[in-house]
Amino acid sequence: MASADFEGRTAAFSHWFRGLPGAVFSDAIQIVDLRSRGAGRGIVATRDIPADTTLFTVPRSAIISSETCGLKEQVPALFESRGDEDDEQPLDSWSALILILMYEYLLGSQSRWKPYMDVLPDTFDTPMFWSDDELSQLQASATVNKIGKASAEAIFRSRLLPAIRGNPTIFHSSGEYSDQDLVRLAHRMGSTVMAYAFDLESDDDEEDDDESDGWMEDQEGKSMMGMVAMADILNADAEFNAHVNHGDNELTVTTLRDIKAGDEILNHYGPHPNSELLRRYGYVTDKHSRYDVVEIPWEAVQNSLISELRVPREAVGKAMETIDQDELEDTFVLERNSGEPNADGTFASAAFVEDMPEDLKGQLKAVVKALQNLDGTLFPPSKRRRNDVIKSVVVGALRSVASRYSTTAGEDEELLSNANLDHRHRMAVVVRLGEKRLIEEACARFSGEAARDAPDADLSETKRTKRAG
Ligand SMILES: C[S@@+](CC[C@H](N)C(=O)[O-])C[C@H]1O[C@@H](n2cnc3c(N)ncnc32)[C@H](O)[C@@H]1O
Repeated sequence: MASADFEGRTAAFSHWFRGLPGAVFSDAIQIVDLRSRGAGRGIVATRDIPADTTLFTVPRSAIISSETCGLKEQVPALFESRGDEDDEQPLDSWSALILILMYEYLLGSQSRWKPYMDVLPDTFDTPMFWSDDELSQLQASATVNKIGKASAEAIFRSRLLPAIRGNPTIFHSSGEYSDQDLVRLAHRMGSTVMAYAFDLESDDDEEDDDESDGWMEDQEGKSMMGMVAMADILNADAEFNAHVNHGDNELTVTTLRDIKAGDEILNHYGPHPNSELLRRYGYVTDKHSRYDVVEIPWEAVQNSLISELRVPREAVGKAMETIDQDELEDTFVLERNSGEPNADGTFASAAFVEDMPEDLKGQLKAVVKALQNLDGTLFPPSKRRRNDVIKSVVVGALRSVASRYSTTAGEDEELLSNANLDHRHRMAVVVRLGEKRLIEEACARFSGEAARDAPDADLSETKRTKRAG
């Protein structure tokens, strides 16, 4: 978007927002252009602001949702059940909001949210819009299998297109659009909902909902989602300094701690790994890497078990057959213990790998036990030694997961030091490097423990200490 256009749209939006009945916008903040660092618009402090200051207030009547948009009144059937058949069910909250945004978009200048619609994005950096070549830069990251473009498109075609084509006079100007154009518009609005919409809590929910400050968590259609002008101009990070409070009649954004003039006001989108931040929002940050995750497929664990214990593959197969099949998992998620952020939005402590995933440990122990029942000679009797084997098996599995990435952490670091690296390529490298670092950290942790736990290692450690003394 050209700069004049960008600034003109910001000014029109700002003017529109301040004129909304019940809206408040502090003169201690302003909307700024952060495109030079790939962050679109954001809000910064124009002077020092103390903690607990209200920065702005958004009246609920200004939120775009099924409660405020004219579409529900005109086509109530879309929002209510009309029978037992699948196509007679109301739209889930995600699809409903996409359709509402399409409706408002097609209204053009007749939409009462036009100045707001004009500052919503028309392009995205989420992997949904990446080429195969760009996607390949994510290497073995499990996020590659979570993009969901085809399933989203299936919903657009089966639920949204018929709703629009069945109501051509209500979906203003839709006759000028081909099906393909409408699906493209649905993708755009779907990505907007993904990166911008709020899950609208009522005051009552907020007490028990400690999940990510009301950012959209729910695509199952249980709660109402809405587009909250101005609150969604806030960028976010894992350490943040502002909070969106959901009141009866308005949403209020307040500071969580003292903010210096020039600092960006940052919301919190949730404790997402960079892979998820990229998938939902199309960006990554250094601070989110503490939440990075690695998926460990059982197949890698099983192969490691076979080579570590030198047991025939069939024996493992037989042992697994003796376990309740419903209890067996295919994948396990390795993550750090990252703790909750402090009440002022800062990190309470460093994140660290504490243990292997509990469900992985449980499954591995069950298989080892079943193997032992089949052949008692497989493991030494000491429990300590058995735990040691389990850790080595997991380290072996992690090394095999690491080998599925086609570059090393060192090579990725080298790439990141190149200032000319393409934006999407850089984000892919940050995602895959974060995963490799987590694997390295976990391997160091578990191999260290395995060595410490092994009776022989204990002994040699004691001997060394004695000699040194
Ligand atoms: C709710 S919007 C925030 C406003 C947005 N910057 C804009 O110009 O409309 C979320 C989007 O902002 C961008 N964003 C948010 N936080 C960011 C950050 N810390 N760094 C870079 N981009 C960020 C991402 O593109 C994300 O999808």
